[in-house]
Amino acid sequence: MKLIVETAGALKGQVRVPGDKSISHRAVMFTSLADGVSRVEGFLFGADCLSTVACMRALGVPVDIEDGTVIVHGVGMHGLQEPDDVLDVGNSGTTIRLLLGLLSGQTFHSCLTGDASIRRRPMGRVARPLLSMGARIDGRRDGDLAPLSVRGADLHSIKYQMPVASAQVKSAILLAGLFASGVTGVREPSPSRDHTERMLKALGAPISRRSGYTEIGRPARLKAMDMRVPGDLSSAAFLLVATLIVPGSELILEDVGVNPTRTGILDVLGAMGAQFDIEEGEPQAGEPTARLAARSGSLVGTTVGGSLIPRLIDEIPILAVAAAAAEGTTEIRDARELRVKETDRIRTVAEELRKFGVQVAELEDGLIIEGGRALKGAHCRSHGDHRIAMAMAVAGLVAEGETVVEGWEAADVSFPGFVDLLRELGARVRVEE
Ligand SMILES: O=C(O)C1=C[C@@H](OP(=O)(O)O)[C@@H](O)[C@H](O)C1
Ligand SMILES: C=C(OP(=O)(O)O)C(=O)O
Repeated sequence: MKLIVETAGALKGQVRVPGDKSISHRAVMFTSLADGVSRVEGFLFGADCLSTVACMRALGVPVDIEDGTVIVHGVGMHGLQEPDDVLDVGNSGTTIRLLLGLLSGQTFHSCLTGDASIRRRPMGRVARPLLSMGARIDGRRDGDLAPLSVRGADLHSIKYQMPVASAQVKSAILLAGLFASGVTGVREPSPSRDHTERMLKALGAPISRRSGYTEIGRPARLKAMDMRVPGDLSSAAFLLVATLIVPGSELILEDVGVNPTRTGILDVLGAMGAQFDIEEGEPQAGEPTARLAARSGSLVGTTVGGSLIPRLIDEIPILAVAAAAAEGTTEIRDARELRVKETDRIRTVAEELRKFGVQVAELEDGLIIEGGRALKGAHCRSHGDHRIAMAMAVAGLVAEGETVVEGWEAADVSFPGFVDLLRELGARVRVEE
């Protein structure tokens, strides 16, 4: 499928973006281990989170979907069952890495695989600490690549210093810690998203945190809980940047998750001169939320690096589009993690933005983008990466002439309904076979 984007007039409206992807995965996975029924509202029905639902069902957890509510019939800490086929995570790194942690401490055997992108992404970063807890994991390239096989094992606790700030690695170890003897500890080099810690605590797991160090013990049980997943700030970022760069635009986004480990994009857009207001809302599922109001205005280039990077890692493709529309140079550094996402996002962002006539230098750990030149319509490719697809669609809104994004179906991984929302705001976009 391809998306056709025409140059946009002012975008205006008030919308809610779909539920947070990270929180949706965790809601289904963690409540599966609880005693009793949990109802999850605001769940993201994107391909990645549906892969998590399919995997939990294959592990013997009854999961019903009724009128947009996901109902998880928790099987308890020791109720998962051996799946009778390979678990397929599709395109979802979060699913495979968190499941690796969860499955390491079971009594049965399981196999995990995913699409071509997943089978290229490094799993050793999760497997290595799990192996040191006694897990029995193997896979291609000495256990670094899926398909991966996990044999049940008796785990023991470790104290682990993470070499990279990764919420997926941290979460996998904490989940294994739920099944390990002793107290498992994880130290991060800089704060990554903490949805796992918040949710496990809410479910009653013995977890404690102080300045970058998290400890977890083995709970007797987790309690079921109803929750509402807030809107995904990573999805909101596409609409926010569209509003900021399309002249005359005004947007209100209701009910967006603003966990401080995720709000780096708001800090950076603010530093670039973005006009927006943040009005605090009711916390949901132990997560802060807000109403964001944004309007278009001129942006200036900036420098991004260090501990900000984990707080906006998934927003860098759309930040690069904001940088292309800003006056002056934007430099993004310390973001080598982008090389191991759904695509090598340093390379794919550079390759696709250049098609709009933007000057982009690719660094080993980031990008230098020269902003301020008029963009020309381009024929882009998603490379099968949802965030590249949507970032280029937004670039197309300010480009002169038509833009085409090939491989548009990738957008469904995290943001089903993106095209409908853009249309509701007044953009002229259409999908063609
Ligand atoms: O834990 C999570 O839900 C995620 C963590 C991040 O990955 P890393 O842990 O690899 O940084 C992020 O890029 C991904 O989209 C979701
Ligand atoms: C990197 C991402 O997700 P995952 O690692 O779960 O595939 C993302 O959503 O940008």
